[in-house]
Amino acid sequence: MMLLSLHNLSVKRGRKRVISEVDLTLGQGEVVGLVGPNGAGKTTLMRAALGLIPADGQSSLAALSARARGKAVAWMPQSREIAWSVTVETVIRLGRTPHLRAGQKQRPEDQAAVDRAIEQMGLDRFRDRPATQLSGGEQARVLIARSLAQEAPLLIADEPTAGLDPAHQIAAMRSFTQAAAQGRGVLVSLHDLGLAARHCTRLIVLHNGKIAADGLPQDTLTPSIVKTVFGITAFSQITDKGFVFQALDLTS
Ligand SMILES: Nc1ncnc2c1ncn2[C@@H]1O[C@H](COP(=O)(O)OP(=O)(O)OP(=O)(O)O)[C@@H](O)[C@H]1O
Repeated sequence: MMLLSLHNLSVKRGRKRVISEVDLTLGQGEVVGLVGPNGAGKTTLMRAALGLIPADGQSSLAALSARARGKAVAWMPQSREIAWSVTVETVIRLGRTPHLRAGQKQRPEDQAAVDRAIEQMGLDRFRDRPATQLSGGEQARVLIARSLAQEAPLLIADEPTAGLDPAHQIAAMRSFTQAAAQGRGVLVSLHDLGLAARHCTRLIVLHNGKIAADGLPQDTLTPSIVKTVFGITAFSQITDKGFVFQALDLTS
């Protein structure tokens, strides 16, 4: 089943075209990494796919009503700061909102989803702490947990691993892999190409608002693509632990 389908999607910001004629589909079981240099259009593409900004062309999500969209997709935006002085558990519970009618109390299944997300992101000891009293990386983990608790068929996350330590970066990527194994799908923007190479089933390389490559990590992070798109050289190798990618130098 297709969870996201974009057809001929283009976005203008001011007079500049920042997304040009993007076609893509994402299905169950996929963890798709969206990579590209600063300004490539990753955030714009995700927001347009969600229907949060106007776009030309079609997005299967933008066509849905707000309520249907809340059930179809969990969205984790780039901003990390939690401004409300409520407990960590309360923030994560907000992920269940699309499943409840106005004023309806949380059901046992909602609490179970919240507990699963808390466990996945290793947040049990923070459960009752005011979210404003956590470090930046801890707050980021709370927001990942909130989007996991939503248990939507599709998760779209904008740089969810930024600011996380290595163990929590891996834990976050594993939680996406686990969601995919349960038949869900994930679209995640990442700057860490090593993490993307290792944990994504597929990568989409965005360059100047266009898809420069779409495929397996080892087929997309090729020397010529990383040179033209990112302006770097890299070491990469398929190992018994999977595809390993390490950026090395700037191309001169
Ligand atoms: N409101 C706006 N008005 C004009 N230009 C914009 C606006 N928002 C974004 N842009 C431009 O659109 C381009 C794509 O921005 P976007 O935030 O989607 O990139 P990104 O790939 O997510 O970058 P980063 O890796 O830095 O987060 C950039 O060149 C940016 O300057």
